[in-house]
Amino acid sequence: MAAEPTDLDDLRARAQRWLDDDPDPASRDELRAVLDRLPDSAPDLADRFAGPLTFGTAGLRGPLRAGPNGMNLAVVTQAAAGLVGWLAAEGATGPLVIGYDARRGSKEFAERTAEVATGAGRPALLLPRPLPTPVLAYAVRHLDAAAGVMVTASHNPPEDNGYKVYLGAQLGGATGAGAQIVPPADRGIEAAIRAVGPLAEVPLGPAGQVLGDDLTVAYVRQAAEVIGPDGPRRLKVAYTPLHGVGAAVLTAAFTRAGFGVPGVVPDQAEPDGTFPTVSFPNPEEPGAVDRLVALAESTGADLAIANDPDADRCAVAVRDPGTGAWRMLRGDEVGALLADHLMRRGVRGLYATTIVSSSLLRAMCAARDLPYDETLTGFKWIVRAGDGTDPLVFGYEEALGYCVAPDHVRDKDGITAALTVAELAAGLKAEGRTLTDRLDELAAEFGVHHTDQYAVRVTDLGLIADAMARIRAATPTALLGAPVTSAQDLLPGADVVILRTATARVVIRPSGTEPKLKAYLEVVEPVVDGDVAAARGRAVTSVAALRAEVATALAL
Ligand SMILES: O=P([O-])(O)O[C@H]1O[C@H](COP(=O)(O)O)[C@@H](O)[C@H](O)[C@H]1O
Ligand SMILES: [Mg+2]
Repeated sequence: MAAEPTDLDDLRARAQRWLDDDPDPASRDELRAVLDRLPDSAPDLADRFAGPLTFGTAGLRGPLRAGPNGMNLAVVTQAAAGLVGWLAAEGATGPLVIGYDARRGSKEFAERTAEVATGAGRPALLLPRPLPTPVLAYAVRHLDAAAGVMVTASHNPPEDNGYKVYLGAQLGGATGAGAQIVPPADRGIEAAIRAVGPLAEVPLGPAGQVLGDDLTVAYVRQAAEVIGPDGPRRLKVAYTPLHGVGAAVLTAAFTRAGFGVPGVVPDQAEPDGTFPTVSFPNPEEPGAVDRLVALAESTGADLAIANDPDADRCAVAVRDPGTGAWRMLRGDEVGALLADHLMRRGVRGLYATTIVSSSLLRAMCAARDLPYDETLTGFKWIVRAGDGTDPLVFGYEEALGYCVAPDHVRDKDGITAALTVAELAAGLKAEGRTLTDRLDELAAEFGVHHTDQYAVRVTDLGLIADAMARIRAATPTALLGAPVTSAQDLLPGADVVILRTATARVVIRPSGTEPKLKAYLEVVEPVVDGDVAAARGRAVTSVAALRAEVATALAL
């Protein structure tokens, strides 16, 4: 819709005020060019000023562009000033530790964050080069920092960037030390960001201290110790960091733990923020792991592993014993395998996942008499699972995120997850078995828990709100021909709708990191007469039908 003249005048005035305050000549030019194209550029301008970025599932995230609703030097300066002001007001002492990935703008945003911190009198420690998000999360705990910032947009398209914020032990408390922020801290920091005055008056200090390699060395040493010291290590692994920052640290951790050097997809090995060989650098997206699978195939690998570009997620592909083709395991499958592995190793304590993940972990914990909890989406919630009675020992989410060592890194960690999957696969291989055999065992014991995700990417966020409204106004009363036995709406706490039948479950929510609506599907199919393959077949058919029904209901 075209903006009315008065709206347009107002928008123009706001844009001009922002432009005058913007410290970066490049984004000033960018905004000036948009203003010069008014009124044609009104929709673009309105979107850039639709509101400030807010802390979503995993920090601030948005397109690299000028204006308050984008990632740029002005927004980062404001965010950093708000954060350090809030830390001081809350009485947190100690350094701010800052990491960055290899995207466009990341290093500059990290350095600016350091300058704002030192300008406010707080020491700033900068990671020495683009490194995985879990290394930053580790550093926050390990260096007893007041807080941490990771400049990354993870798996988002190349045009995006983002800002993840972590708190140290002083403000994060026992479960939140080194974890990403949750309410009320996030809202408090947002309020402090909004209260930042003219950017020209934000004092900038020196660039901060660049940390040495000892931090990464310590991370790698402790990562390698997450797995048992002397299990089998004979395993051939193909790996890709998807043009992100994972390769060096993952390779170091694998060799330190006694594995051979993984084969790395050559043209995806080095950090490159333009992600030239993939359309989306997200291992969840179709096609993203094609080159990895080709490498695994040509080298006769036992296992294929991908990290997302900031290496906090871990995707695993295996050869399907039936078809011989490589298949990506779902996050829920890897989550169940890792949990089962830890349980067999005798790790007792709280196991946790999210409401959008499979219900298999709940069933495993019930059968094995272990405490279990589930939280809202995002690792910021998972690491705070439970009521404090039992310490968290394992957390995972269906979006390929796993935390196998919550005292090492209080966030998901694609490096330690990869190591633990490799430990499991090598142990099974030594017995002449595979990860899929273990999945079959779990299915035989608990039934096939088949999950899938139906996700729709939009350009107009209003379409997502409309679809959520539609599902609330006309909630399906039956799915797969069975009555919906419970329909839960988690508003106002969370924008989530959960539908259940006797054997199926659908959770619908907007993504907090991308312009996507997501529906998480699960069907539980009992295994009859030990025939896992037949049960899998039925589950696959049911989930496909469920997907079609949900797509129709959402009408996106
Ligand atoms: O970007 P990453 O790898 O940190 O991953 C982030 O996004 C994922 C998807 O979230 P959403 O469904 O809201 O888009 C979350 O599951 C994850 O906890 C969060 O850290
Ligand atoms: Mg990530």
